[in-house]
Amino acid sequence: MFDPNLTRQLEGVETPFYYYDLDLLKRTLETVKAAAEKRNFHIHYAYKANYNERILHWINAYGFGADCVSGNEVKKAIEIGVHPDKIAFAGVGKTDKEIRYALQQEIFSFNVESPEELLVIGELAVQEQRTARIALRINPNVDAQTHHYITTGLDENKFGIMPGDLPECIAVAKANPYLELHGIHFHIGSQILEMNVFKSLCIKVNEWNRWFEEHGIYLRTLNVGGGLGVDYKQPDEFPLPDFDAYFSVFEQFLEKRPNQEVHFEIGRAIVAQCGTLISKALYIKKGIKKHFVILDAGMTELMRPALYQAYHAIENISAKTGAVQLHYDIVGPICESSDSFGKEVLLPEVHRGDLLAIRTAGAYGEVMSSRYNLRDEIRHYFKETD
Ligand SMILES: Cc1ncc(COP(=O)(O)O)c(C=O)c1O
Ligand SMILES: N[C@@H](CCCC[NH3+])C(=O)O
Repeated sequence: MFDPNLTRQLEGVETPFYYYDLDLLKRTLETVKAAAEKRNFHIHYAYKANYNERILHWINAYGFGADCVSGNEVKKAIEIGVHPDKIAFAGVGKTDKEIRYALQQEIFSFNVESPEELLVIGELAVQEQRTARIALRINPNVDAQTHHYITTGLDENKFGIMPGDLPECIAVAKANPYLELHGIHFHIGSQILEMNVFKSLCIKVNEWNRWFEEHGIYLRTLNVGGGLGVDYKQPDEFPLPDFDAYFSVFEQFLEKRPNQEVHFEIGRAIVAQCGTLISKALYIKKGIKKHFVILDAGMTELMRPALYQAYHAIENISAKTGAVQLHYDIVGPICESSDSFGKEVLLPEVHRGDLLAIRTAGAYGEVMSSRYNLRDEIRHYFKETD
């Protein structure tokens, strides 16, 4: 539940806006850092989840590296002050321009997603006279048991190298002195809550680790990607994901060799709970079958419900205590029927002007917003006590 004092502070702020609780972000960062450090795990924060500069500033201040999926994300990480040897660059469609830029920055790793991409990186590395450090992203065919739109490690997904192509990749890497094959990379999907899924991933990583050894290649790094989920249903009860439980699966089941490093690319679990979309009720429309609350935020500000039927908890933070509870469909102003944040949501009676909080919106919220319908740029409000 939102603190009533906070609601009073927010009442004067122009809506809609993303509210970021930087105190919670810092608590989360402390927790991840402690859980990772005691196992000597390396964390790269996945920039795609949220690249708001104040958030990135803190993530960098806590010493995390960056996992990037575009040249601009690599550039952003450099600008924020992330050391290049903590920057990984993934993505199935890296352009020549992006590759050249990342080579010039001498980043930690290109996570390569196809044999052809490896050839191109090799050619560009020769031209730039820079070594490209390479991790091969393997598609392990592990079911992440999450929404099918955000699963990435199955045979039918476009991500990663098909196992049958690995011998060709090894040959390409061996033939080019500007390619340094240092590791393997996996990422099976996002919003994963079932820890057994990560155990299955470990088993696959072990198999591939052995396979490379059998082919005479010693890997320095194992990158197991990200994907840890958060509690969208109970953001107040569980504001922090259980990082200890997550890392302990890898500690227990990953058969890493003595000098191998284990890397993670965590996005959602770090930033989801610290963000809330605050919006104002413009109109209450009493339909024939249902009541609608029409907000001044829409799918343009938070696309997840329209795109994946994703659930976000919604609160009427202006409600008076003891107000009657009613069911509403919560919709936005955009000219699309999918512009909805929730159906049959039970809320204390909503009046024009009330503020509604759409919770757990810190990851894949602001970054996926658009200007469709020529909407305003999204605004922000930060809570930071120290
Ligand atoms: C390659 C890669 N690494 C890391 C992530 C971050 O995932 P998450 O936000 O689920 O931790 C993603 C997104 O799913 C990804 O595609
Ligand atoms: N955008 C997705 C997650 C995709 C993660 C990136 N591969 C979401 O909002 O849940």
